Amino acid sequence: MQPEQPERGKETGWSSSQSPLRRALSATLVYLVAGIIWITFSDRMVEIWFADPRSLSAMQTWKGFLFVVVTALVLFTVMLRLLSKDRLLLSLQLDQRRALRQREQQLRVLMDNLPGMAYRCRNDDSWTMLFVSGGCEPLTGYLPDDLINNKLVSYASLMDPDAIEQVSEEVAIAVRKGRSFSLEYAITRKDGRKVWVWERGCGVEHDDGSVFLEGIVLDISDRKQLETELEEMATRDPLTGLLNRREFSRVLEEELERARRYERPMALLWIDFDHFKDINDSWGHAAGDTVLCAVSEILTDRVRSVDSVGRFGGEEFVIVLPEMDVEGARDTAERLRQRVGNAPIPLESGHSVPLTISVGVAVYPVHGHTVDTLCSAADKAMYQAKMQGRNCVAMAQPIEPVHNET
Ligand SMILES: Nc1nc2c(ncn2[C@@H]2O[C@H](COP(=O)(O)OP(=O)(O)OP(=O)(O)O)[C@@H](O)[C@H]2O)c(=O)[nH]1
Repeated sequence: MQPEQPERGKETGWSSSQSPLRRALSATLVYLVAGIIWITFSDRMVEIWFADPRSLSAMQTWKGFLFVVVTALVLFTVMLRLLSKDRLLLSLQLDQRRALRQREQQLRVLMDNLPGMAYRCRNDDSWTMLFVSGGCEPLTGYLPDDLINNKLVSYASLMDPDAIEQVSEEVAIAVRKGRSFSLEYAITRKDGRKVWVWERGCGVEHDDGSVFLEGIVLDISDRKQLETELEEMATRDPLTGLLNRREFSRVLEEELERARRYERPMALLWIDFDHFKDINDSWGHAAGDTVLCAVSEILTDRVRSVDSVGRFGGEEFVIVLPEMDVEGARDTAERLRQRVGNAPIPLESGHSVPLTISVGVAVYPVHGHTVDTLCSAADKAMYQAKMQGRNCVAMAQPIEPVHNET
């Protein structure tokens, strides 16, 4: 949208028929006509009325005086009007300049005290900055001059390459639709530290049709950190840091869906500590917590990065093993059982606590087709292991017939 052009007449206070040249020509013409009429007719009148040569000569002199006085008065009035107008315009200009300076100063103070960086940049690949407020240094570590016209670095070079692509896309859409954009992305400061920023801006079109971007960038690292912590709290078990029941169920559902889609096996291990109550009773609850954490670490360290370990509550742990068939799952469960059983857990007091685990194993699609049936099969298998004397691995019962399951 083109900005409204002020009319020339409005700007100067004159209509177009009142240009300075026309006004000057009109005034001169009026003066010439009046002068010629005056000279022609006044001489005639004086000659008619004063036949006596002496009186005629005196009247001619007075007539000359009268002409000079009248033209002097007209000149005085015109000059006074013009000079007063000039003076008024000058003082108006001075007032406007003073107000503009004051507003600029207020704006600068406001921008420099913003909790972030205000900017104006070209809509190019480097986001070439044309103006940045004083908030640039606390935010990026660079001085405003370092960024302006990409003198030292371009703003785009502070962003992650994948973020640039996404940000450019969103900005382009917003500019095309004439809307403002709101973005969150990470930048790398001069000291190498990553900070999360929130940016809000819009495209501003200039008279020549070129588009500039103007907006503000704020540091939201604290908020991001808080969000991460809240997410951790919502998905992790606070004691062991493993996935909590809700998050593990979500992961299990996801892995099962993938296994179904690609027709691959997937195993579920259900792990329960043997006689854990005795450890709590003998060594205290804090020691029990230490044992829980230590075993969590053992389990996490001894599975693949694609596997997920969760704590279902108490001393019950679950592990999902994607792409793992019955044999592989039995071997993994056995390996974990042996590792836990063979290495007593050291306590802060210097003592070591021996611990064994019972493991139930269920594998998709052999022992169940849904999360519920697999969990139930693995849980039953774990109780089977308890029944068999604990410290052992038990496999779930294969389902029959397979097509009865949903
Ligand atoms: N220290 C500690 N103990 C816990 C925690 N959650 C559950 N427990 C304890 O775990 C014990 C579980 O006891 P039981 O269900 O009787 O099972 P067990 O003693 O392991 O015996 P079996 O499972 O039959 O071998 C209880 O004493 C609970 O208090 C925890 O977060 N920290």
